[in-house]
Amino acid sequence: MEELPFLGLSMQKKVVIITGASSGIGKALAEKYAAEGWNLVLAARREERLQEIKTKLQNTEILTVKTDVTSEEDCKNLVNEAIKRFGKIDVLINNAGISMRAIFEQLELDVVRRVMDVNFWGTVYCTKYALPWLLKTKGSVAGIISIGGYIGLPGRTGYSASKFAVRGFLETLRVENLKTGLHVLIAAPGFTSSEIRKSALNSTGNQQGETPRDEDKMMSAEECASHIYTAIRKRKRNLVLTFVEGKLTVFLSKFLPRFVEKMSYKWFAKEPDSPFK
Ligand SMILES: NC(=O)c1ccc[n+]([C@@H]2O[C@H](COP(=O)([O-])OP(=O)(O)OC[C@H]3O[C@@H](n4cnc5c(N)ncnc54)[C@H](O)[C@@H]3O)[C@@H](O)[C@H]2O)c1
Repeated sequence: MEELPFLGLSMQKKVVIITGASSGIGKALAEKYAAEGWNLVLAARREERLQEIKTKLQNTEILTVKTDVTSEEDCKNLVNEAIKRFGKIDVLINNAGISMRAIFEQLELDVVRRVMDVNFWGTVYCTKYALPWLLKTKGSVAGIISIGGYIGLPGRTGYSASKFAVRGFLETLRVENLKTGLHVLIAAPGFTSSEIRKSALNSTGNQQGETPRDEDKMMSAEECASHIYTAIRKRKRNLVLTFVEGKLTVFLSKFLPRFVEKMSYKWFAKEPDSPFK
């Protein structure tokens, strides 16, 4: 840690923990925070991917911690390792997530459990262990939810439920911390090019292996990460990305819920593997 001893001021770089940093939005967030001069703690299950990212990013200190966010022990260890190395945490981004595609009637219940374990419990575990440290720095905790955390997306019961749950959890955490200085961001990207649709689980819990949408027409993970970075820096409460997919849908769902349901049904019926024809 560098110090200006005569002022007693710490020049220490800020520290961010990013879960699910091995691909997509998490990887792009790592690149963005590194470019802005932060120290990084990158968490994911695929350690070799984290090492590749670490090798490419210069001028910053990076700690990689192999972490399965469905394991409470792993999440506790992630925070402990971050503190051992950097002594503080300024931002925690709960980004790790998985999706699913299958109608509920055909869905094995274990798929819902697996999605909840990663998206909801992963967020709860990491937040629980990082919170005492975030309170010391009056830092930020962010959850990457989805438009599916505001409206029910057909074929995604488990996914939407997990993102609604994360939103409820973080909104409550925000109220509890009204006077502590903790900042809570709930970020809902629209369609963003990444691995999420390919690795989404099918009705029996196997990965789909392909995306039903044209990933090239989506927002890039880098653009999405840049919006999230700015929202955290400005200590925004909510970020809903893209106007039509996001802001308008969320707004209309409050006032014209039936219209949004029909729109969402029609929209998802266009996917090649959609059961809604
Ligand atoms: N891409 C989109 O269109 C989109 C839209 C809205 C929200 N999101 C959300 O953004 C977040 C990032 O997803 P992405 O689109 O970059 O997809 P992605 O699949 O590229 O990245 C997800 C990351 O989470 C990691 N992960 C999954 N299970 C994990 C576990 N048990 N422990 C640790 N890490 C785990 C994956 O390995 C991967 O690195 C997710 O929470 C997702 O729900 C994505």
